[in-house]
Amino acid sequence: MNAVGSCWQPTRRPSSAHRQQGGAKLRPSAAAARAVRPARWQRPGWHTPQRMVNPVAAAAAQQQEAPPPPPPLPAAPAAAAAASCAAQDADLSTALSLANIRQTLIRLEDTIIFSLIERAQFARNDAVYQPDAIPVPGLRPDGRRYSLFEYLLRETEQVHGRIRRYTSPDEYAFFPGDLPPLVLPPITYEQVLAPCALVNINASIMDMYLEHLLPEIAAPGDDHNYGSSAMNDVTVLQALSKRIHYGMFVAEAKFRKQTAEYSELIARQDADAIMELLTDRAVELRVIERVRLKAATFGQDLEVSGAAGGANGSGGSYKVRPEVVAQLYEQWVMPLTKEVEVQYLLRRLDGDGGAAGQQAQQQQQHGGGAAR
Ligand SMILES: C=C(O[C@@H]1C=C(C(=O)O)C=C[C@H]1O)C(=O)O
Repeated sequence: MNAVGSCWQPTRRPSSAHRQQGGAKLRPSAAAARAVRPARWQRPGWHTPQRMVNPVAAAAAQQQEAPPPPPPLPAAPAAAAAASCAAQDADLSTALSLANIRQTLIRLEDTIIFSLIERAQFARNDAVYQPDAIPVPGLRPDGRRYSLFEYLLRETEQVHGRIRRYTSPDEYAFFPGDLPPLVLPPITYEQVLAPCALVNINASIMDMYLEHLLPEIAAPGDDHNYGSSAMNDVTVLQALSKRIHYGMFVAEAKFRKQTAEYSELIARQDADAIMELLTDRAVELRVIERVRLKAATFGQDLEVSGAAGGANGSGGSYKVRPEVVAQLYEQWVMPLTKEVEVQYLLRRLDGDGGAAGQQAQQQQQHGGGAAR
């Protein structure tokens, strides 16, 4: 049985994260945490693995903005367990509602667009991406030097990995094989995704960014702002990676809604038909128009343009042209998200769908190879 639908039970056994080498986690809202954990399990300690609600559940609960319920009165153990199961089932079903997942994707649009605007203030600075142009400590396993950009991305993952970032099921490292040991006690997440949540397409995201997106958003030339450029590259890439890998949660929600249809296509391993079934062109068109409008709104240089330019990018002066953002979504972000969805769904019926899923995912994230 797929553990997604089963009740979470508190446990004191060491979590799978003990076996991993890395990992920051979005903080679940207090309301979300209350919804899934009895109060006595809420205090983290070094010797008690922390149980946390999946970030998707936390985001869904935050979006609902309901005032936190009063703490429950003590109940008989069986009744308390049943109430806890019911609360968790409700929480997971809210978390896996497509509407809630799409709200998270919409929020991530803001993060992506703002990060692009930040990077766009600096020149392209090609030296940042050339392995020997700026000497940085350390060598890749193949003996070549890291570029400054690779160095900063990897070092950022080292720090964030120590505080559990990559144990979270919605965070994927670009250098998953190099993640360090945790300095925070490990967390065991609720099982939302199936064991096939092993998809990591960060290598493709990095290629897309360096080859297509960066040349569009940064002016050619060298302004010597190497550190700032690389810092902003890291922010853009992390935001894109999170958005695109969210495709696994989208896929899980869609699978649950149309289990019979997807199961048949999965049995045939028909990737094209799965792609067709999961594609919602009306939603895609709305996404493209919305990001175009957001880029026009967030990125308009009011001092230069004076009166507002058109949202199609033809009018005023923009820090990042709205058309570039629209194209980014149409040509890259949505196709890569759907690629993640298809890859996940093709393997959705493998294994038992239970605890092994996230363990496997976390082990892969902390035991695989560098993205490039
Ligand atoms: C993410 C979804 O799946 C697909 C991918 C989309 C996207 O990446 O924004 C939008 C619509 C679908 O074609 C969804 O249905 O919301």
